[in-house]
Amino acid sequence: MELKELLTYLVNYEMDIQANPEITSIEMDSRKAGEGCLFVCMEGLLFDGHDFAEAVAKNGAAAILAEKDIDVNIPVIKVKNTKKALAVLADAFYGHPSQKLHLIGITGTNGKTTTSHLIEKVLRDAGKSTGMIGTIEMKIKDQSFKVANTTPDSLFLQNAFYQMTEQKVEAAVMEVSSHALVQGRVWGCDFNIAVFTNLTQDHLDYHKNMEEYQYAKSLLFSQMGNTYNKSDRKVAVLNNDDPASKMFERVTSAQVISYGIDNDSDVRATNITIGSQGTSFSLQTPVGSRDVTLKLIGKFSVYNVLAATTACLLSGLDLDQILTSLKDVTGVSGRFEPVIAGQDYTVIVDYAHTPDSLENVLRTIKEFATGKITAIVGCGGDRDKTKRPLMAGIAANLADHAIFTSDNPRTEDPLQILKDMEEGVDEGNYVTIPDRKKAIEYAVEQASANDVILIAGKGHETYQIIGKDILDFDDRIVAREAIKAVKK
Ligand SMILES: CC(=O)N[C@H]1[C@@H](OP(=O)(O)OP(=O)(O)OC[C@H]2O[C@@H](n3ccc(=O)[nH]c3=O)[C@H](O)[C@@H]2O)O[C@H](CO)[C@@H](O)[C@@H]1O[C@H](C)C(=O)N[C@@H](C)C(=O)N[C@H](CCC(=O)O)C(=O)O
Ligand SMILES: Nc1ncnc2c1ncn2[C@@H]1O[C@H](COP(=O)(O)OP(=O)(O)OP(=O)(O)O)[C@@H](O)[C@H]1O
Ligand SMILES: N[C@H](CCC[C@H](N)C(=O)O)C(=O)O
Ligand SMILES: [Mg+2]
Repeated sequence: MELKELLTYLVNYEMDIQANPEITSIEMDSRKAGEGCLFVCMEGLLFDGHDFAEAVAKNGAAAILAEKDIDVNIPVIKVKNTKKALAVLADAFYGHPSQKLHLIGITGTNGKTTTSHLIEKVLRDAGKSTGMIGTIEMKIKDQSFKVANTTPDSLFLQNAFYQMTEQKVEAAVMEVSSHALVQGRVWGCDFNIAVFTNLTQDHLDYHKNMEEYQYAKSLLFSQMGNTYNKSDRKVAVLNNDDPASKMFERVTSAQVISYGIDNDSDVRATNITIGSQGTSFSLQTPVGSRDVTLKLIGKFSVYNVLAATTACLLSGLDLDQILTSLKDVTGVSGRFEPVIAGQDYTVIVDYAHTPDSLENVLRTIKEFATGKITAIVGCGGDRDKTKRPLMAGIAANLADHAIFTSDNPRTEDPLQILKDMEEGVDEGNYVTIPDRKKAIEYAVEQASANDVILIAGKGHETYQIIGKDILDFDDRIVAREAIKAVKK
């Protein structure tokens, strides 16, 4: 695309050298900026993209988009906000790809990954070609790609949508994190359906307080378009049992459909029975009622299923088809995932890394456990410190034995993180074993028949971040090996 054509999408800019080079790509990372690109300078927390402008110009970049004056011999386009300009230009450069997709965005503190996987499965079973972007991976049909963030930046996203449209993907489902909403990573995404799971404490290191965190989540609903064409309608799917939904309803011009358990809702589950092998309930929807039995466990899973069912109904699928697809889902990688190695007790690996998710998972286990419950819990470094004592308190109160250990300490001192956790618990109510492998081995050595061991926090992760090192670590493998070692 020619630079001047691309710039017609911006309403306000200054340009020093009047030239019209062909722009062959847009880049925001100097390490990827080659010949013919438009390099967008972004000021981040760790780096300032403007500092790399000279180097990328020398490397053959065609033009630079910046907020500051830059002295180079290629055109510099100056704008007030490069982040906003990047979102606008990436969307234009790739031909507005999200408008060509049926795009479903999911936000909320917990349940985003699970709900998006449920939706993707149902859509695929119904014969739709799908794309998915989230914590575990990005998928285009059957192909899987690594992602650095749960919700990638606008440039990555628009490129991903473009690749999806090239491969004839019809529907894409993506997690939308609060960081992404604040940082404008999803500016330019034309969501057809936006789903809210729930809002409880997390990320207060970044958002500072719950009001700001809720405001961040609301941005998904306030940025939905307001076209009311049947083929391109916008719908907000809100959890009626979560008070934040009232605010989201106020800020959106989209139509709203509610789901819930405790409060009367458009899509509702009642008479819920939770067992160790599955969950059953009565489902009411605007298109009929059904008795549902699932292999997924816990009340929180019912919420995810209600959200997924609603999004799929709005995507034009048949209720019975949706429920048939959901019936055989056993779970999502690292979410309430059992480790089975011939032992006579239960070991569950779960991604609970917030107070609310930990509480939900432990309460669910208590509903079916007949033996003692051990919770192995840690908290991530360089993340919300205020959730540490809360998570420790929940583990100590709800489990029979709490073992505090390291999650991903990142650049923090692991022992200090554990001390922060211990603040939330009375002495003697727990043991602390900083080495995660040793903590898991200890729990397995102590286990008796019918006990349940919950290994929380890292779920699908196959690494542990200690300092700047990313070391191989998979709770499921470590647990399996520990079980086998004890049996020998
Ligand atoms: C705190 C935070 O959110 N940071 C995000 C932010 O990075 P940043 O602003 O610090 O960027 P930076 O690294 O300083 O770089 C600034 C600019 O210089 C450029 N640069 C940098 C180095 C270089 O050599 N050359 C160069 O051109 C960079 O490409 C960038 O354009 O923008 C980046 C691009 O979008 C993100 O990848 C990055 O996420 C970091 C890795 C991160 O850990 N984020 C977490 C907190 C996060 O976003 N988590 C949520 C999930 C949360 C949940 O559980 O709900 C997520 O969506 O992943
Ligand atoms: N609807 C829910 N409500 C509360 N807790 C949930 C819910 N769904 C899942 N959980 C718990 O939260 C954990 C994380 O679930 P999931 O990965 O689906 O959430 P997420 O929102 O994608 O998290 P992240 O912000 O890390 O991407 C699960 O392992 C489970 O313990
Ligand atoms: N998306 C979350 C994941 C946390 C997972 C947990 N294992 C940790 O490292 O804290 C975050 O980046 O805060
Ligand atoms: Mg996720």
